[in-house]
Amino acid sequence: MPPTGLLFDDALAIVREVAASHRLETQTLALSRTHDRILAADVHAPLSLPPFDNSAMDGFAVRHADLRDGETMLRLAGEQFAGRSLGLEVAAGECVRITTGAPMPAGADTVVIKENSRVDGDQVTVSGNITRGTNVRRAGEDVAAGEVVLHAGSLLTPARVSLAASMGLASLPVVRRPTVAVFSSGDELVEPGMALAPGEIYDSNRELLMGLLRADGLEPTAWPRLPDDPKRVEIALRDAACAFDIVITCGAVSAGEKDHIPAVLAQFGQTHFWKVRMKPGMPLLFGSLDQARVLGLPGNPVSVFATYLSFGRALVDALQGRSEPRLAERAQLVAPIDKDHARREFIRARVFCDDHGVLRADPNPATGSHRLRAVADSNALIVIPDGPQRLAAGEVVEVLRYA
Ligand SMILES: Nc1nc2c(c(=O)[nH]1)N[C@H]1C(S)=C(S)[C@@H](COP(=O)(O)OP(=O)(O)OC[C@H]3O[C@@H](n4cnc5c(N)ncnc54)[C@H](O)[C@@H]3O)O[C@H]1N2
Ligand code: MOO
Repeated sequence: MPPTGLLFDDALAIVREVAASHRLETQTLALSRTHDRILAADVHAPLSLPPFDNSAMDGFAVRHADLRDGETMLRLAGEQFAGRSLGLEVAAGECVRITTGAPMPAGADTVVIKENSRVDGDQVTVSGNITRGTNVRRAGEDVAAGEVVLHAGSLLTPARVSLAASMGLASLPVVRRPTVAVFSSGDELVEPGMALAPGEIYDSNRELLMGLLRADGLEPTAWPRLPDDPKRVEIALRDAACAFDIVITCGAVSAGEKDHIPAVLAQFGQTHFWKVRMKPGMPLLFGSLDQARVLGLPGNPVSVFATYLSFGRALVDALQGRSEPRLAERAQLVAPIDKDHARREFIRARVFCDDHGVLRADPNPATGSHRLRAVADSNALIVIPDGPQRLAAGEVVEVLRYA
């Protein structure tokens, strides 16, 4: 028997552990293709930033020791614009015209802005009372050469990719993104656009899962829907499992006579766990089949949501070796929530920022894991901890925002 009826945290730990032992390989990609990837190795700064002392403003590079109270007249000894250093030197009583980003000429230690100067031929009169070093950006004040600036396991945000570019790096080692096959399952499902026969419903989970996966930067492949036929379920899942890193199914994992997915996994692969003490999402199934990790999500649309946001994301992150945690958000409850059961519960809610800058979560009164409209009207799931809970309005709870 596979482990069953697990505590939410124990199940999550298994997903992370199994995924970590199947971490995807590293690939070195051109910088422009590394956005939103997970960095595979620490990056040491190949140079300091800024690489040289330079001016923060347009004006005149001067020697601070020359400046008098009020006005000072200096001789213009040359011009250094942003670009190659001309190797100029500022002697006593001299200045050099300089632009923002231009290297500081030797001898100069301060920049007087253009607005505080008058130029007459090669005579420059500067004014203002400034301290030594004003308007000079120092070499290495942002990054010192050799230090670790980007850490393995972190997400490559635009700012981090830009930081790599500023150090001259043309490529970075990143972890390959998992490929994902998505299945919906059940004879009752019909493609939107087709006519419904009595008893049939439209397949809504496929779009839900495809959208959630794409929002997480993946390029999922939707497979044809699984019929309630054990042989065809087996063939389709085994096919997908030898070609994809993750196989996500929804539906057919509970106790019904047509719930064939757990048996296929048990017979041809390995079941890491089946059934988690959570609501909704209790029949969640996790296993390995051929080269894939298989996540069998329950069919109710809200269960798909709760299980993907918690377990699906954890799987995707751990396969890529992401060690930087996602931002854990918390909000104040607008209304009380009572829970008598022991399972961790996920409640749809609208999270908003009130006039005092406080994040608040307004629970949606809809219960029932089939009610998709309440998901669409909401933008987050409130996470209610394990065990019976009496949460008063104003209490702070964890929220998983999805919109
Ligand atoms: N006797 C028991 N019955 C049920 C149990 C149980 O433990 N014992 N668990 C219940 C819970 S909780 C859930 S959740 C559901 C999950 O069952 P399955 O994962 O096997 O899912 P299905 O039965 O296939 O579907 C459930 C529900 O969702 C609808 N569905 C499925 N796929 C889609 C789709 N792609 N788009 C839209 N709607 C979908 C399906 O028609 C069902 O209404 O089982 C309970 N039963
Ligand atoms: O746990 Mo089932 O996932 O409520 O609806």
